[in-house]
Amino acid sequence: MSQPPRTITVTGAGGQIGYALLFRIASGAIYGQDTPVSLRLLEIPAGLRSAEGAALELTDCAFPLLRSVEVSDDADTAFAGADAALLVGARPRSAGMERGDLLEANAAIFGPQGAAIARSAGPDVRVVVVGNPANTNALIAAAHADGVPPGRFSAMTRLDHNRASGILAAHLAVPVSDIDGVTIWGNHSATQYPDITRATVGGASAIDLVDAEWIRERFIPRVAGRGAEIISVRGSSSVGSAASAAIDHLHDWVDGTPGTSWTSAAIVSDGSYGVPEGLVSSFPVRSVDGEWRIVDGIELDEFSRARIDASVAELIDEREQTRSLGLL
Ligand SMILES: NC(=O)C1=CN([C@@H]2O[C@H](COP(=O)(O)OP(=O)(O)OC[C@H]3O[C@@H](n4cnc5c(N)ncnc54)[C@H](O)[C@@H]3O)[C@@H](O)[C@H]2O)C=CC1
Ligand SMILES: O=C([O-])CC(=O)C(=O)O
Repeated sequence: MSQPPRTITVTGAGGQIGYALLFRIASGAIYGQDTPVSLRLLEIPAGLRSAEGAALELTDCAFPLLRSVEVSDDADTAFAGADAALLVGARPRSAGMERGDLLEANAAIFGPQGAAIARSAGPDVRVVVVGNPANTNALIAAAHADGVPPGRFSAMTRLDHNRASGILAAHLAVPVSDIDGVTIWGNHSATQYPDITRATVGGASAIDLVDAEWIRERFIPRVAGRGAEIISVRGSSSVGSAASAAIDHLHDWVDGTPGTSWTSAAIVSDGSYGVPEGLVSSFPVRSVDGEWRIVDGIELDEFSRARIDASVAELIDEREQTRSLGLL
C-alpha cells in the first residue's frame, strides 16, 4: 500500500554532494519504494542555476516516486513542511586545511537555517548536517531551532563508520557485509576515534583477527585521515561516498537499524560516556521508533577513553570558538 508522500529539503543542492544525492532520494532510497517524495532544494543565488539544472534532469528521469521539485533561495520556502532536511550547503575544505578551519566560513549558515527549520519545517522533521565542521554546525542549528527537540538534529559520521567497515573488510579480504559493531566516537575530524574493540567479522571478534599495532598505527589514522586522503587523490573532497552515507544515515533513522548491532551518528549528548551534555558527538546508536538511541553499557578501556576525551576536547574548543564568534 502506498504511504503518504514525504518532503525532503536538500541545502546546497546545486553543489557536488547535492547532485549525487538528489537522484538517489528521488528513486526511493530513503523512504522506500512505497513512499512518494517531494524535493525542496535550497541554494544561495550563485548556486541557483545549478540546482535548477538538477531539477530539470530530475524531471527527465521520470522517477515514479517523485511528486515535485522546487528550487528556492529562501530558507522558509525551502524548509516548508519538511519531514527531513539534509544540510549540505557549505564550503568544502581544500588540501592543507582541517575541517575546523571552515568554522568561520560556514558556521554562520547554520543558525538562520535552524531558525527557519523551527518556523517552517514539518512537526516531525529530522535534520542531518553534512556541511563541515558538521558536529558544531549541528550544535548551532539545534540551538537556534526553538521548539524543535534536540533529538531531531544530528551530524553525519556515517561516512567515517562506512570507511572503517570498508577498510577493515579490505584488510581481512572479507565482504563488508561480514563486518558489524564498528563505532565512530567524537568529532567528524582527524581526532575522531574509529573503534573496533567490539566489532565482529562474520561473528568473530575483530581484535582477535588483526594485531593491535595495525589498529593503532594504520587503521585509526587511515580512517581519521580518509577525507584528506580523498582530497589528495581526487583533488577535491568526497562526494559519492558522502552522499551514500547521508542516505544510509537518514534511511536508518526513519526505518530503524535491525540486523546490525548499531551504527554511528553524531547526536546531542545526554551525558553518556562522559561526553558533556549538549555537545554533538558521535556515538554507537540504534534507531528505534524513529529516534536515535545511544547504545549503553559499552566498557571503555584506557586507550579508548583517552581517544574519546581528546576528540571531545576539540568539540568543546569548537563550541568556545563559536561562542566567541557570537553564533551561540
Ligand atoms: N560530514 C561529512 O562526512 C562530509 C561533509 N562534507 C561537507 O559537505 C559540504 C558540501 O560539500 P560539496 O557538496 O562537495 O561542496 P560544493 O561546494 O560542491 O557545494 C556546496 C553548495 O552549497 C551551496 N551553499 C553555500 N552556502 C549555502 C547556504 N547558505 N544555503 C544553501 N546553499 C549554500 C553552494 O552554493 C554550493 O552549491 C562541505 O562543507 C564539505 O566539507 C563533505 C564530505 C563528507
Ligand atoms: O574531508 C573533508 O573535507 C570532507 C569530509 O568531511 C570527508 O570526506 O569526510
